[in-house]
Amino acid sequence: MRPAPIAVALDAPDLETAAHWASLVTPHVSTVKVGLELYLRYGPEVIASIRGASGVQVFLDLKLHDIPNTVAGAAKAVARLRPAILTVHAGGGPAMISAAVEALPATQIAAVTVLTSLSEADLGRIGIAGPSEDAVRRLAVMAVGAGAQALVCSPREVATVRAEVGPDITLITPGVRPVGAASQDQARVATPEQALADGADLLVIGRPITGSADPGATAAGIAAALRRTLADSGRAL
Ligand SMILES: O=C(O)c1cc(=O)[nH]c(=O)n1[C@@H]1O[C@H](COP(=O)(O)O)[C@@H](O)[C@H]1O
Repeated sequence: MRPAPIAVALDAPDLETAAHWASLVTPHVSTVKVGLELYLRYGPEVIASIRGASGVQVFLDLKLHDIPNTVAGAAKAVARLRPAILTVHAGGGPAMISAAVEALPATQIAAVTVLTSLSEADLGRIGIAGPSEDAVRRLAVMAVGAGAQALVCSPREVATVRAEVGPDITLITPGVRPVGAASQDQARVATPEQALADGADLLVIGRPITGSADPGATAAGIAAALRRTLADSGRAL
């Protein structure tokens, strides 16, 4: 059985914990995500430690956001780590996104549209004209025009973004919460089944899996639910 399109966010305070989570979930999921917490504590070598012998796809979530020249240099600096996906903030603008795409041709550059932790009220406070769906759509179209092959948005907007950018762009959705799970600091959330049904290609899920009593079993359970969703819609993994 092919692993489910889930990227487990390994947001752990230490490498041992992250590697343990990775070993528990990799039989069930396609991808693990290394973010700022692990990368800044352990440096680039953390990628090899996490990838290990499993061959799991590694998503490097650094959310780069700087002038084009600096982002191009940063992207080249991580090329040797061979991440499958690298995030940049769409708000950095088209030249910055293009610079990342050109600097790292073997990696999918994913442009983060509007952070899933931001509510409609937060958007107003930072001066972004809402509603969030419109802001996400504007940023998505701009990022794809600049060469991004992947986009990060909340599952609430994924159907709109899919309709706008077509089938060839990889849509990645954090802000995923199984029924009954707490939202925590996420503002725009939906269930894994809904995110997939609405067109997401890869679901980023952290604490609902890693904070559970048995991360392997939780990942397997969500993977099974996604398989049922795909089967119901005539798709397969
Ligand atoms: O780029 C991301 O992965 C990301 C973008 C976004 O808008 N929201 C968001 O939550 N994320 C990441 O997705 C993960 C979500 O983790 P949980 O809230 O624990 O499921 C975290 O590692 C975040 O850094």
